[in-house]
Amino acid sequence: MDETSAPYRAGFACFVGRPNAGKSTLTNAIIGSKIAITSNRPQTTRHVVRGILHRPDSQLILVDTPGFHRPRTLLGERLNDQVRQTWSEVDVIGLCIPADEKLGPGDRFISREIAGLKAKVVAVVTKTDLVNRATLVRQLTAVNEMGDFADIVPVSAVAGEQLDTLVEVLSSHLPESPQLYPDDMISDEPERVMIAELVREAALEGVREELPHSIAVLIEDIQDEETEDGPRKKVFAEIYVERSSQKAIVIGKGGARLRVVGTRARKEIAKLLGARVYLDLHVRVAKDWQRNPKYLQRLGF
Ligand SMILES: Nc1nc2c(ncn2[C@@H]2O[C@H](COP(=O)(O)OP(=O)(O)OP(=O)(O)O)[C@@H](O)[C@H]2O)c(=O)[nH]1
Repeated sequence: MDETSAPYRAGFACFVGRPNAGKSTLTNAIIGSKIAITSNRPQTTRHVVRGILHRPDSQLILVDTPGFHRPRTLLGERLNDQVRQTWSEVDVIGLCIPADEKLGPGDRFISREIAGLKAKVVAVVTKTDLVNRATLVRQLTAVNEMGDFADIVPVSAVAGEQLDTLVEVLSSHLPESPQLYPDDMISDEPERVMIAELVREAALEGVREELPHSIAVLIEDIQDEETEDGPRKKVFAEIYVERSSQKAIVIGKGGARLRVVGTRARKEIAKLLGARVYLDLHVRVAKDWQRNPKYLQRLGF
């Protein structure tokens, strides 16, 4: 094939799928940098995060969406609206289906929801490292029978298998277009959102069982300051919980846990910003923030 004549393609892609399908892990594995925050609890991805993948003949802009699910709270409804909005804007959708779980009503529901959009749909069978060949073949067959997909690609984000193939397939379904972002950009996610996610991840560490979805983080301010040891960033962050009992859990005895959270988050933020960081961390109770429009707006939903 004459490579010079291949048209340049650029556009947007996102992964969808029921909670825990492996969307965030896959995004990270493909982008090769820790952009979206993952955890083994469902519904941890709250913000739409973009990673940009540059190749000689294409630019694939990945948009990470929260899991689509039956809404139970106002937060749930807003998340679904965000997801639908994203779906209507992208060129390619990767429908993630775990290899190690039987197809269920959740997969069929999402599959139907995305069928009528302008986007091409590629079925991505994830976590292939967890199953043997026979199981994988059965799952691929079942997926093929479930819908009319532009392609079906089995991958393992953890084992790093088939990731290049997936990128190639996704890119092949992008429209012909000039490059949309500069070469050196891997994310246009606002810095504050990424920092907030790092703090939230640190705050959740070890207490996910107790506080599954009750923590939100807001970055109030980031200031540059000069110190005796040189310049540093001063980050003002607020951790929101829903009840004072949760506040006590986050803070820990005599503030011990919050200090650990702060240290852990500060290190990650310093890595992200490439700078020395001072983290000013406070915990606030915002009663039922998940159901309160005022808080949701403040927290960026
Ligand atoms: N063995 C294995 N585990 C994986 C793989 N991909 C993801 N996982 C695990 O599956 C769980 C869910 O992965 P996530 O990437 O957070 O899933 P998600 O679809 O983004 O989940 P939500 O944020 O809830 O929508 C985590 O515990 C991951 O470590 C994989 O390729 N192999």
